[in-house]
Amino acid sequence: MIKRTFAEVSAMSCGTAAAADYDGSLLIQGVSKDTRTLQPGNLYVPLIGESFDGHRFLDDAIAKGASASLWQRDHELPPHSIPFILVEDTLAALQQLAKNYRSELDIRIVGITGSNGKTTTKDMTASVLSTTFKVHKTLGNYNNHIGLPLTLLQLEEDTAVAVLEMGMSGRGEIRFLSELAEPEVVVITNIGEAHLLQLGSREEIARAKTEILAGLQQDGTLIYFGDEPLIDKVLPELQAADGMKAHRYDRVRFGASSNNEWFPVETKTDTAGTHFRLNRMESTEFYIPLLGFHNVINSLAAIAVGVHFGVPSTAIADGLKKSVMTSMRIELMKAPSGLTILNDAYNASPASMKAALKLLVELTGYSRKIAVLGDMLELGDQEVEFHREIGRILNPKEIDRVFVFGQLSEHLADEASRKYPPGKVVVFDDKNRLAQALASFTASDDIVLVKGSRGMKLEQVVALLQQV
Ligand SMILES: CC(=O)N[C@H]1[C@@H](OP(=O)(O)OP(=O)(O)OC[C@H]2O[C@@H](n3ccc(=O)[nH]c3=O)[C@H](O)[C@@H]2O)O[C@H](CO)[C@@H](O)[C@@H]1O[C@H](C)C(=O)N[C@@H](C)C(=O)N[C@H](CCC(=O)N[C@@H](CCC[C@@H](N)C(=O)O)C(=O)O)C(=O)O
Ligand SMILES: Nc1ncnc2c1ncn2[C@@H]1O[C@H](COP(=O)(O)OP(=O)(O)OP(=O)(O)O)[C@@H](O)[C@H]1O
Ligand SMILES: C[C@@H](N)C(=O)N[C@H](C)C(=O)O
Repeated sequence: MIKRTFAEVSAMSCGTAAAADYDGSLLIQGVSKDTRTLQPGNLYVPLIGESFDGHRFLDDAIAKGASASLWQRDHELPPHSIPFILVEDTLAALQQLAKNYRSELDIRIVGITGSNGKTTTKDMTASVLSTTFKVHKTLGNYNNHIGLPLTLLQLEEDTAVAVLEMGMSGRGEIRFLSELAEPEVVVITNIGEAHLLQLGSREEIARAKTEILAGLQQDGTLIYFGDEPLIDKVLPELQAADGMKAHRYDRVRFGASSNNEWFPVETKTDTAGTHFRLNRMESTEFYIPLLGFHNVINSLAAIAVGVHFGVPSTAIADGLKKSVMTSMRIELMKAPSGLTILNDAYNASPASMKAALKLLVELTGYSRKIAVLGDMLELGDQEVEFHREIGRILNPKEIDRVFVFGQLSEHLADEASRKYPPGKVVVFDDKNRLAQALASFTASDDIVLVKGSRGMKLEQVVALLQQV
């Protein structure tokens, strides 16, 4: 984490000390924007959010041992109970502090974006690189204009590589993150439908994702999902755009098609993961502790990053095998009853929903298969059709029961009911009742997929299943 003096942090955040007699040599260790997790010695950054103004929690920050605090000039300055750095905007100051700290480090940056698979690919990439370098990766899903700066400020001086997840829901956001982080390698995992509401079309989503090139270093490398034609279509537009740092960069494509530089030639699923071989490194068998062909595709990006960094194939394979994955992404769990739970509750969009259902259908060794599906949010004016489309691909010969939660999912259920016998597709408006119904009729040799958008919080169903 950042360790700098008060005077240095004041300069790096483009602020000014609120009093001349502060001890400029006071050491600040780390940054926090949340008094609920602030650690002694941290700089407190009071952000103004949707529910709270962080400035109101100054006393909590002091009580938790904050060494200093940013303070927005348009807020009345309280008594000098703690050294203050006055700034115009605390969020902008946080971002500037992160940018200046990043520029002082001798570090290599990997930026990862895409509609689906950012977190999964970030985790696998970090594991591959950790076989050879000291690596720091985005924790959880801290991938936006607040999370990425905080991640940069967590870096230790001797961190060799940072693997940063870059998320967006609107144009310009990825450009901002890329220009802040100035990556050497950038990855685009895929172009799906996530945040279609704000972007309007998949082509516009592709334009938003290719903004990751804006901060790419000269002679850097773009690693992208080559099976998606929209990426190749929009790339030339960005090269012509002003302000792009890299006028020269390498392109590496990965995907299922043999047109890519990296593609799988054989895959085999076991109960908890997937074995596969590639068109390159033929003597190496790879294994990921993840199910789903889409995760094999994600792992190709991690492999290509490993090759870029000179990691030997044996170390790449070892790193993949030891990947530490973030929860709720095709996470295999067991309920006390023995029921297998495929916990994919973190998020959902049509591409990820289809990938998860495809996996559920392909899995063997289970008596019955149940899908618990929640709404897919932020899909714009096609949202009902997207849900109906999922309903149409459900087949009673493949998935025995379908439980849905959420208003949009009622359309999914309505469509699925055209093929399912009565009572096999059930709509719930209460997660407790859904979990109870599930627990009451499932057995130890069944499997249930739980998936819905972040906003549906279906992990609550998973938690309830763990209690029965
Ligand atoms: C600002 C902040 O971080 N807020 C988080 C906080 O929200 P809460 O409602 O509690 O408070 P406020 O935001 O109103 O509070 C203002 C500040 O006050 C602090 N504070 C509050 C109470 C207290 O007692 N003491 C305090 O100090 C507070 O910490 C604030 O700093 O908590 C919520 C619950 O944990 C968080 O959800 C909320 O986080 C916001 C939403 C956030 O953006 N956090 C980032 C650090 C982050 O990266 N979050 C990611 C999710 C990012 C994401 O959604 N990514 C999208 C793509 C990008 C979309 C982009 N356009 C966008 O808008 O984000 C994706 O699809 O992946 C994460 O948490 O996983
Ligand atoms: N290449 C892919 N194609 C389709 N679905 C995918 C792909 N990769 C991951 N997924 C699915 O997308 C969901 C989210 O995975 P992950 O969190 O890794 O992606 P993300 O891009 O970080 O998502 P978010 O933007 O919601 O943070 C999971 O259900 C996962 O199984
Ligand atoms: C949290 C926000 N970035 C997001 O992922 N929204 C999706 C659509 C959701 O709420 O699930």
